[in-house]
This record gives sequence, C-alpha cells and structure tokens, in this order.
Amino acid sequence: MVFKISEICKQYGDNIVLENISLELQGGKVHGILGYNGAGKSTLGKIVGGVIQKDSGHMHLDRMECSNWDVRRAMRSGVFIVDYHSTLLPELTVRENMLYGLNSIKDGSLLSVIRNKKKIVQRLKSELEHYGLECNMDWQISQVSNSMRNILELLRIKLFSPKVVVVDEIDANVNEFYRDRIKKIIRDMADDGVAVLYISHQIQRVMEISDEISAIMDAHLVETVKVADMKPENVIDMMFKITNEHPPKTIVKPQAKILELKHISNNVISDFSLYVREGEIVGVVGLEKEGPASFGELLFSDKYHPKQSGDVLFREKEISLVTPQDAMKAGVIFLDSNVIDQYLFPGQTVRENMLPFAIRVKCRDLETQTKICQSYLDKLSIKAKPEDKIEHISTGHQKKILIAKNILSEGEVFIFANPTDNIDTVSKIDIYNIMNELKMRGRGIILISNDYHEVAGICDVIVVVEDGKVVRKFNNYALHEKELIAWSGQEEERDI
Ligand SMILES: Nc1ncnc2c1ncn2[C@@H]1O[C@H](COP(=O)(O)OP(=O)(O)OP(=O)(O)O)[C@@H](O)[C@H]1O
Repeated sequence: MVFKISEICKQYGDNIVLENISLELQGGKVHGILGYNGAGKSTLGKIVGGVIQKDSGHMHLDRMECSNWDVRRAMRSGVFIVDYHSTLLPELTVRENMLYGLNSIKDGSLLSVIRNKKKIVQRLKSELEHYGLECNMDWQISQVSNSMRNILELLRIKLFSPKVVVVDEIDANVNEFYRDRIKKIIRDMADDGVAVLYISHQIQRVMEISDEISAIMDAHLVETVKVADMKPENVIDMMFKITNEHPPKTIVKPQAKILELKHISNNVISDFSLYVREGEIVGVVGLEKEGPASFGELLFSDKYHPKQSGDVLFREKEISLVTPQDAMKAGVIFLDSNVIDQYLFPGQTVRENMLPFAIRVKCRDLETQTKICQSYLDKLSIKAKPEDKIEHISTGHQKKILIAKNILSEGEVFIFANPTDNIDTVSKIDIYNIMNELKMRGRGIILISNDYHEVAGICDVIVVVEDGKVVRKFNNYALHEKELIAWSGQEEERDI
C-alpha cells in the first residue's frame, strides 16, 4: 500500500505554507517529518487527514485518487489523523469515547455497528493490557491524564484497521513511560502494514521511530533520507545547522522565598512541599505519571482534586488559590502548555492575545501596543504579525505568544508547565534566555517539565516526584541529564 503525495501546494493569503511537496508514504514504514515552528508540518498532516484542503496537487491511496478529501472520506478510506488537539470528549467515559462516531467510520447496518461496539471495547481492553497500561473503561476522560488520552486516541485508530495514520506531536509532553508506549504502538501499526506519517520537532525521537525522514523548511521539502543511512549529527546538519545545547545557566544568589507549598495533599499528591525564591528556577520532574494532573490541577483546588490539607504561602502569608485567575491576582503567573487552547481568544489578533489586559488598559495607544508586541515577536522568533488572527498561527508560535503574554504580566512567580513542547530547537533557546532574564530580575520560576535535558540544563534546584510525593530535592550545580535520569530511579534523598 502506498499513499502518494504529489506536488501539494497550500497558501493562506500571501503566506505560502507548502510549495510542491511530493513524497510517498509506504505501508509498513514510519515516515518522519521534521521542521521549525511554522514550517508547514501540521498543514501537510491535516491535508493528508482531510482536515483542511490543498490548493493544488494530488494524493493517491494506491490507485484511488483522493478527491473531495475531507475527514469523513479519509476515515472511510482508512486514513486517520491524531494530533495535539484531543478529539476525546471530556464529559464522556473512555468506553463512550471509543464508540463515539463509530457510525461515521464503519458503513453498514445498525446491527453490525452494535456488534462492532462490543468487539471494539474488548479489543481496546486487550490492547491496553498488551502495552502494560491501566485504564478503566468507566473513567470520565476529564479524569484521564493527557498522556493516556493521547494513547487512547492512537489505540482507537489502531482498532479501526487503518491504512495511513498521521501522528502529529502527540508525544511531545508525555513522560518516558508513555513515550515508549506510543513508540511501540506506532511501530506495531507499521509492522501491521500501516503507513505512518510521524511529525515532531525532536530529532532524536524522529530518528528512533522512523524508517525515513523528510525535512520541511520554508514551505519546501528539503530532503528525504533513509534513517538506516543517517547519523543524528547529519540530520541536525541537514536541517538546523545548530547543535542542541542549552544557554549557559545564569548564576544569581537566590533571595527571599516568594511562593511556598507546604504539605499539600489531595487525591493525587500527598504531603507535597516545595518553595521558590527570588532569582531561582526550580525544576519539577515526574509529575506526569500522577494521572490527570497538570501542575495547575495540583496547585489549584479544582473540582477533581480538592485540597485535603496543607497551605499555600505567598511571601509567608497564607493565600487561597482556586483558579489560575486567583493566582494571577496574587502575582503567580501560570501557563499550562498542555491546554493552550484555554488561554487563547480566537477571533482576536496576535497583539490582543499577547498583551495582558492590564497593559492594554494602561497603554491604550495602538501604535505603542503594536511596538511592544512586535518586540516580543522578534525576541521569540515568532513568525506572525501583530494584526494576524491568533487561530491562523501555528501551534508552536501560539505557545510562544502565550509565553510572551506571561512574561509581560506583572508576576513575581512564573509557573511554566512543559513550556517548550512543540517548540523547535532554536526557539527553545529563546525561551530559556527569557527565563534567565526573569531570574536576573528577581522573579521565581517553577518549571514543570518532562524534558530532563532542559531541567538539568537550566534549573537551580530540582525536585523529583514519584507516586505523588516529593522523593528528592537537590541543588543542580553541574548535573548532566543522564545523571538526573539515573537519580530519578534511586531511593536515597539528596537534600538541599
Ligand atoms: N488557518 C490558517 N490561516 C492562515 N495561516 C495559517 C492557517 N493555518 C496555518 N497557517 C500558517 O501556516 C504556516 C504553517 O503552519 P503549521 O501549523 O503547518 O506549521 P508547523 O510546522 O506544524 O508548526 P508548529 O511546529 O509550530 O506546529 C504558519 O505560518 C501558520 O501561521
């Protein structure tokens, strides 16, 4: 089976996103796509999956021309897409989500659909077991971790005997355990004859998972190579001409404690304590395993994780944080990159999305606002104009716009959860530099991340969480990523 993409072009206004892209997705192979933020990777994936339409060019599934290609037609032909934006419905259970939309995928009588439903739930259970995953069919999706949601989406597709699967950045913000499972599922699908289009920024990961790799840059396909013939350095050379190094860690003597969590327990964490001081970056690793938790859900008492005990102190005074808005009032700025959609205002411009309300009220002059916005677009290498609509901006750039917004907010503590997922290598460095700048200005940063390379690179203090408990805290003098991974598996505590 071959899915052939020939001379695909796509443009939005003057912005040429894809120019004459041609490649072949072979059944039984994983084809990786690499490229900077805004390079056009997701656009290509969405065209294959029928989510958006090409301007010109052709696609063939074996001999069949994929004309009038939309999601429904694609799914009925065996072409599926799973991407960063979850399609699972949070208020439905796992079981209900697995069966949702089944009628639109499977043609046939009501009876065969009902028979299929039973089979599908049974097969899902055995797939979960096969991959060593636990997930109750009656859990509501809102109570399932983001990592598990991604896996469920992938397994749901696997159950429909796909021919082509587009996987767009679903493993960027998951920990090693789930990442490994996602890799196995993708490889197993390929072994079953599926053609996989795998989109990611992470060079190493694309190398591990793919049989061949194409690089897209400035709307063009630069090159397609077979992984067996390549070394990682060659791929980096081919595309980025840079190495994946961290900026030097800035040295600042930490001052007064700003935010302190003291012995917090809820249904996910127990006796969880940490603090951040002025001029300090505290890294937290190991939280993702705890289930439905983004750090925000742990920190703020929401409906799923009401605080059972413990205190949150801001400058040594107890405060009550129920929502991120409460925190913002207190000077704690929170960005959970897993759910950037919640922070964006579609229909509004990049400028309106980037500048916090307080700044827009203080400085009503549009020209000044545009200048502030443009300076951050330049600083963070964001490929957008202040007047562009936010929904027309690539995911990675949207995330950088939110980071700029957070930085522009008058906060004392910044909590960033996985800020550099979906961010290309060059822009990651821009973000690390901005964190260092905040630190130099006496702000405190808590960096929740599954990226051990980045945590080991820029954090001053590292907190390791296991089973909802802080099991280790240590000063990070010159720690290497590999040591951090090794330490995460040790029992002993190295206290600061
Ligand atoms: N609906 C749209 N309207 C206008 N421009 C768009 C639209 N969707 C995408 N674009 C533009 O197309 C370009 C490519 O976006 P795309 O999402 O494909 O990039 P990407 O390589 O996947 O980036 P990232 O890694 O940041 O997700 C970007 O410049 C983006 O602003």
